[in-house]
Amino acid sequence: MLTPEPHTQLTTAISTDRAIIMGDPARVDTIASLMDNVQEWAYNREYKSIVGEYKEKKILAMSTGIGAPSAGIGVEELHRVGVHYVVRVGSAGAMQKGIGLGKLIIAEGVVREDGLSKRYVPEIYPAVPSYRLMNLAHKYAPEAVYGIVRSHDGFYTDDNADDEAFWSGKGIVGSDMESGILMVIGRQRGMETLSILNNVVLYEGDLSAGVNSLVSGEDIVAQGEKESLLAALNILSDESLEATL
Ligand SMILES: O=P(O)(O)O[C@H]1O[C@H](CO)[C@@H](O)[C@H]1O
Ligand SMILES: O=c1cc[nH]c(=O)[nH]1
Repeated sequence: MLTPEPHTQLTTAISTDRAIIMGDPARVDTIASLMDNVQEWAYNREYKSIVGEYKEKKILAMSTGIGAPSAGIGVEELHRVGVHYVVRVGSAGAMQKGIGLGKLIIAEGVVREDGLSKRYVPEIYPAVPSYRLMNLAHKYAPEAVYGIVRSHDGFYTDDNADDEAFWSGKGIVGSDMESGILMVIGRQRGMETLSILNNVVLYEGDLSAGVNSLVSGEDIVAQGEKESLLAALNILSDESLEATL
């Protein structure tokens, strides 16, 4: 009997080296509808997981909740059960004018404004995706906005608007909360990672309205979510990715 990882309840019996992670457990149900032979794996705390197939490749999908601490635990436990390739499919707020709702934003690097990743490596260490997965992103999502994103720890700090204006001025294209920790832990553990984000808030737009539009499944952001999930599934089932198990 294999001992499950304490938070995700995963074991090596998932028998796959590739995973798609997302903040919201509801998104796991959405990706399940795009996959074949889906098996529910576990639902403990914020970690809901399924194993299914896409183009005959076995892929795990798992939610990690909001923020770096819970995402970091999820990524570490993925590593412990043999996962090598991890693609995050998240939502984001645009940091530049002209990036429309439902537009995909793919992180070429991440400004690490979270707390946890600094406990792994100093802030001058870059958070960057896998070159191989990035090449596949260009194959399957050529119209996405590619650029540096920012991963932060919260929305409601007193200086949030100033912080966003500062990073927008530096050319950052979008904000999320987990891409930075994914890439930092991934590099430390020898995993290959990528982050694909669906824009749900226009730059300087209303955060509550944007995030609520995702919750209520409004067409334009639901379409962006579906595109982001299909891009991740196509990337992880691409024949060029070597099996590592
Ligand atoms: O939609 P998910 O993947 O949760 O991603 C974004 O949405 C949450 C905030 O609303 C944060 O987790 C942020 O990174
Ligand atoms: O503005 C936003 C929207 C979603 N997620 C974020 O981190 N920021």
